[in-house]
Amino acid sequence: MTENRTILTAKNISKTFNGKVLLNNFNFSLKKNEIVSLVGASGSGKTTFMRILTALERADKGSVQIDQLALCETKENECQYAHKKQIKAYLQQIGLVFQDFQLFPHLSILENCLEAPLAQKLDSKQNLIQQATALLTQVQLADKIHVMPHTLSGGQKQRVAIARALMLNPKVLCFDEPTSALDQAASKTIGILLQEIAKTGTAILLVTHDLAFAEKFSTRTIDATTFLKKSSLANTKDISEMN
Ligand SMILES: Nc1ncnc2c1ncn2[C@@H]1O[C@H](COP(=O)(O)OP(=O)(O)OP(=O)(O)O)[C@@H](O)[C@H]1O
Repeated sequence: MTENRTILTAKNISKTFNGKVLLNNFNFSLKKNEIVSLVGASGSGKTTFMRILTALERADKGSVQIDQLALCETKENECQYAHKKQIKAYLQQIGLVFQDFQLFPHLSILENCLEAPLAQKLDSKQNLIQQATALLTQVQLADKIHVMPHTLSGGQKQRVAIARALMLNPKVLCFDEPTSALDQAASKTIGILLQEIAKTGTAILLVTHDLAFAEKFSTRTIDATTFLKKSSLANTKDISEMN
């Protein structure tokens, strides 16, 4: 079952670096079950936009919210960020999987998955171990739970990073170049996994140079040229129609 409910909304986002306008009143929304790919020229601001959504970068103007929880809003023509506590609550709704995975090298795969939810006291250790084991099984790493990250292939590390992000039950999951370190077979495995995750309700946003991957696995593709003009929600496919 897919829903048409919007989870994330970014309105009139503008961002300039050193006099170069990257985003100009850019409008974007992400619905439940969607997989949206941001594609386009190098340096056009794709990663910057994703970093704005994940609060790693500040917008100059605009508003961003997940459901009713605002990260920033335009008030009196200024972009005002929410207070620390609200930003923390916002960030619990959105996960980011980095291009280089950023696994903790000194922790086992299971410990990598447990670190953040234990620190945030999301549940008892026993329940979190159960959840991590289920997720690592879903990403086909049940036999690797106790190994260290350096013993894994790029595709396996990517799947650990995905399981780790899912431990926080995010409504939105962002990926920066999810296939850049992977061969074709591993990319396909990740694409299928992203579709499975999207079907469970998590909305997915990815930045990619891999146009074939974007075409095959996304429900919608946005070219970064639209960052400089107000965008529409054209070219949307329903995930339930995809194989
Ligand atoms: N913190 C920063 N300070 C100054 N300039 C920055 C900063 N972050 C990004 N930029 C510049 O903004 C532009 C857009 O960068 P960004 O990484 O968002 O592009 P991109 O579309 O993701 O590129 P690529 O496809 O090569 O990853 C680049 O010219 C980059 O140098």
